[in-house]
Amino acid sequence: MDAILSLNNVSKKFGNMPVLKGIDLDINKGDFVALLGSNGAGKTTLVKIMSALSSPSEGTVMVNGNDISKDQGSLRSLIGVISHETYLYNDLTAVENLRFFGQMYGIESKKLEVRINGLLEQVELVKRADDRVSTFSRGMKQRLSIARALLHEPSILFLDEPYTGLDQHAAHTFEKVLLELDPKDTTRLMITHDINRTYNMCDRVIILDKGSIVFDSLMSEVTSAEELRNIYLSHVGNNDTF
Ligand SMILES: Nc1ncnc2c1ncn2[C@@H]1O[C@H](COP(=O)(O)OP(=O)(O)OP(=O)(O)O)[C@@H](O)[C@H]1O
Repeated sequence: MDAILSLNNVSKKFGNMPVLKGIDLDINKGDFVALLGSNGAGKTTLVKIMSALSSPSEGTVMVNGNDISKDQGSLRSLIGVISHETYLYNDLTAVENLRFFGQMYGIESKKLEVRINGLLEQVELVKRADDRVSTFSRGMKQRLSIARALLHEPSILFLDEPYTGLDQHAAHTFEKVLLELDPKDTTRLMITHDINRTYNMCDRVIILDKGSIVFDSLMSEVTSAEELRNIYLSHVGNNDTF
């Protein structure tokens, strides 16, 4: 078994409210997993727990066979997160932000400069490299946060609705970056409400409903985006995903 991420009986309560209920899940190395579910199903909470940004009320999360609660620091360096929260510093320029995060991850300085230049090119921000982030549009900030998340070449990349704020061109560019990541090196898990993208990009689909996994399948078992939409509707019973 080649599980890079393993959840055993993970539950989360906020006060008395159960948000995740006994989640058991193995994610294999190189998987590109889509996590679908309606608003409030618990997707972001699950991803925060898997990325060591939040602790479960019960259960364990293992990354590469190590308990995430015991060694958060070193395991975090294996993880990249792209979410609505950009984690960028407004008063620093694009390059200064990437340098800051690169140094935090202990990337050697020559390698870091090469990596920064390459990523700024990939997210098409070379011309704005020396501008402060406070002058960036939301889409530019999102593109820079993509570069930030990929800087240390994470083994697992969590994407929480990464297309939010991207125009069509930026979304296309991002899609290319995402699909060019070598599955040998990067396992990807993406929260999204976009059925077509899920069907076209991902190789496994998980549907979460009211804190439980209600569907989990290889995409090769699903014959079309239309079938996936029907599966989603039959489990979740509303149409907030398109
Ligand atoms: N810090 C918190 N304190 C209290 N309740 C919380 C907290 N974070 C999330 N919740 C609640 O947990 C439930 C699940 O939230 P979560 O953000 O995980 O859902 P989601 O599936 O990601 O939804 P969406 O698609 O809207 O982003 C919601 O009812 C939410 O209000």
